[in-house]
Amino acid sequence: MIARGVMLGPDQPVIIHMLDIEPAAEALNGVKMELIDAAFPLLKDVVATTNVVEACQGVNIAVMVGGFPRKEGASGCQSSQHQRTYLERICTFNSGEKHHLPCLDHNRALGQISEKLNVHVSDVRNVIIWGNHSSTQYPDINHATVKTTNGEESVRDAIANDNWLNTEFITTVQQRGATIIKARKLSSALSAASAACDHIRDWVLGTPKGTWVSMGVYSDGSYGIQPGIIYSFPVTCEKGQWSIVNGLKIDELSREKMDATAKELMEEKTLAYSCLIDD
Ligand SMILES: NC(=O)c1ccc[n+]([C@@H]2O[C@H](COP(=O)([O-])OP(=O)(O)OC[C@H]3O[C@@H](n4cnc5c(N)ncnc54)[C@H](O)[C@@H]3O)[C@@H](O)[C@H]2O)c1
Repeated sequence: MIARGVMLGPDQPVIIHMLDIEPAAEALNGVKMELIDAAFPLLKDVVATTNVVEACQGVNIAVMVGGFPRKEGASGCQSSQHQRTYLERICTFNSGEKHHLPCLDHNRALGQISEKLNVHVSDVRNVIIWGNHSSTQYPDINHATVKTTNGEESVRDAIANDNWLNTEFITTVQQRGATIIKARKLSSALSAASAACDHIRDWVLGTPKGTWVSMGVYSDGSYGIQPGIIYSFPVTCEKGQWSIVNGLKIDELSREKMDATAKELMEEKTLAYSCLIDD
C-alpha cells in the first residue's frame, strides 16, 4: 500500500525501511525481494534490517507494527522495552510522536453505519471514537452525518433506532477486532493496514474540509479528559499538525462512556510506569 502511494499520495516517492527481529531475518529478506519484484514506480529503495539504528536512520515516518498478534481471547500487546527503544531511536532522529490506531475503529464505525443505512461508506462522516483502542472505546455517532438526496442528515435521525445505536452498534464496533480473530483465527490484517495508511495520510496530507477523524493524541484536558494520557479524540489535521475538534455537545450517556474509557487509560498508564520501573 505504501509503495503504491496509498499512504502518501500517488506523486510521493518512498524509501521503505523494514525492521524485524533476528529469527525473522530470512522472511524479511523475502519481503524485500517481493517489493523489488513488484517494480513499484514510487519505491526508490528498500532497507531490510534487524538493526534498530540502521532501521531508524533518516526516517520521516515510523509505523510500529512489530509484535505478536493477539490470539482469540487475548488483548494485544507489544514488548514495552522494544517499543521504548524504537521510540527513543526515532525521537533521536526526528521529533517523534506516538499515536495508536483508533482510525481502524473509526472506519469500523463508518462501515457499520453504512451497512445499516445501505449507503456507500463515503457518504457517512464524522463519527467519533473516544478513548482507548480497546473494548472500552466509545464509538459516538451523535455528530455524524450521512449524505442523502436532500443533503446532509444526522445519522441518528436517518437510522431512527436509538436502541440499536446505543447498544448493538457500540458493542459491535468495540468487539470487532475480537470477532474478526474468531472468524479468521488471525488478527485483522487488511483493515488494520488500510487504517494505518489512512491515519498517516490524514495526518501528513490533512483531513478534508468539514471532516474529522479519530486519533489517539495527548489529551490537553479537552472535554474534561485528564491531560497527559493518549486518548482518541475527533481531530482535524493541516500541514502535518493535528488539533482536537472542540466545542461538541456531549450528552449524559456519552459523558459516562468517555469517562469509563479514560479511567481504563489512566489505569494502563499506571501499569506501564510500573513495568518501566521493573524493566
Ligand atoms: N491496532 C490494531 O487494531 C491492530 C490490528 C491488527 C493487528 N494489530 C497488532 O499489530 C501487530 C502485528 O500484527 P500482524 O498481524 O502484522 O503480525 P505478524 O505476525 O504478521 O507480523 C508481526 C511481525 O513483527 C515482528 N516482530 C515481533 N517482535 C518484534 C520486535 N520486537 N521488533 C520488531 N519486529 C518484531 C515479527 O517477527 C513479525 O514479522 C500485532 O501486535 C497485532 O496485535 C493491531
